[in-house]
Amino acid sequence: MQSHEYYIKRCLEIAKLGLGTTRPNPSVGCVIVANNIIIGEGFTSPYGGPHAEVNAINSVQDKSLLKLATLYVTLEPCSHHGKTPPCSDIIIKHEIPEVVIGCLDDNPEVNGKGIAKLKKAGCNVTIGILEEQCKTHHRRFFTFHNKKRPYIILKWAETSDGYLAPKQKKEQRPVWITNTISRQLVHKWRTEEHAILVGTNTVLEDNPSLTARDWKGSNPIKVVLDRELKLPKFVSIFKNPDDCITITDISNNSQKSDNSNQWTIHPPQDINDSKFNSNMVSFIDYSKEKTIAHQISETLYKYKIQSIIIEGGAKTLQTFIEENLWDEARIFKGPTLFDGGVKAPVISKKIKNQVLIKDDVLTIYSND
Ligand SMILES: NC(=O)C1=CN([C@@H]2O[C@H](COP(=O)(O)OP(=O)(O)OC[C@H]3O[C@@H](n4cnc5c(N)ncnc54)[C@H](OP(=O)(O)O)[C@@H]3O)[C@@H](O)[C@H]2O)C=CC1
Ligand SMILES: Nc1c(N[C@@H]2O[C@H](COP(=O)(O)O)[C@@H](O)[C@H]2O)[nH]c(=O)[nH]c1=O
Ligand SMILES: [Zn+2]
Repeated sequence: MQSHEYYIKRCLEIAKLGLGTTRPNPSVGCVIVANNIIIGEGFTSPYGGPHAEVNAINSVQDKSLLKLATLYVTLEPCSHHGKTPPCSDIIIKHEIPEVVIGCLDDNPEVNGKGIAKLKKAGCNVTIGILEEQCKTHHRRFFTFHNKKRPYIILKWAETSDGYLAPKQKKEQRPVWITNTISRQLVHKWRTEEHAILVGTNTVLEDNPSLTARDWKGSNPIKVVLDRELKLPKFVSIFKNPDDCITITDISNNSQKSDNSNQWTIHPPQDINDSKFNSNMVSFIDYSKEKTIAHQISETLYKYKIQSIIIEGGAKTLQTFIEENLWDEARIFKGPTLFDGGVKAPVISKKIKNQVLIKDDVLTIYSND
């Protein structure tokens, strides 16, 4: 007989399959076991579709087995009517006698209520199996709801001698430091996050696309800092204007923006998550030093952005590091030497993980 941990581990594995597709819902994983055999599995469908528990129950061929089964799930089953009926009701309806949960859902609409419902119906509930791993898996969802800001990932690539870019560049495109495998991994990461952010100089000097073109999945919403609204309309990030937010200085009033005929001003409160329909501009007060990262984060929260990967440049990354407003840093070190140029930021935290990707070293830091 396998342990509870074994099956929650499997839940976590399949929960990863939904990452980046389920927002604003968390990507939950669920496994149903009867007679020591997995008889059903499911993860959260794209927003609006069935939750993990329902997909797992639907995948069971012989439904009569549910009456003697254990349902394993990374997050407490929901108890409220959202786009779909409550999962706890469906579990009760199928008379599943035992439920094992990774971690509780802090969402005030759910918190403890799903469990209370199950227990009231006579279901045997176990909570907190691989709790930390489940919380880590659901970290974007928890950060958004508990800290009222997106989960923030810093990412950059530096040379062996610690530079992001060389002194001089001949073309308006990135000078690659990392190998193609590392770069493909970055595209996978881009599919997992809600948004991606870069600073003004990065757009001017690299003309990045910021898409996930080398991985299957959706592109993140692009966010760009443009204090003076000086970025030209023809740069790649504005090719598809439906998915771009520009953050500028409060002094750039709407008159200037209207004159440039480039922007449509939408205050964040008018926007809902799925309705990014043109280049949008948001304002922060750049004169308030040491609060810029916080102001950006507040703006993104208003747009309901759950997570963001910040891909440079040095000044932008440094802003978030100095304000200590980040959760995770993913730093590549490639074998190249630039012997001068744009210095990479420095992070002094404990290393969480380090892996070799051919000749690149990827180091992950966590800001706990
Ligand atoms: N190797 C890598 O992973 C990466 C390398 N790069 C390289 O880095 C270089 C660009 O880096 P960098 O020059 O640091 O530029 P950034 O891309 O960080 O852009 C900096 C600009 O953004 C605005 N800005 C950002 N933060 C603040 C702040 N706290 N206060 C005020 N303004 C802010 C300012 O615009 P304004 O001047 O209008 O006020 C500033 O000049 C490029 O050469 C690019 O190739 C870029 C990304 C990743
Ligand atoms: N040079 C460098 C990176 N540079 C980052 O990638 C951006 C380009 O994105 P895209 O145009 O979508 O390919 C660029 O502007 C900068 O933010 N990234 C890396 O993983 N490795 C590298 O060596
Ligand atoms: Zn549910």
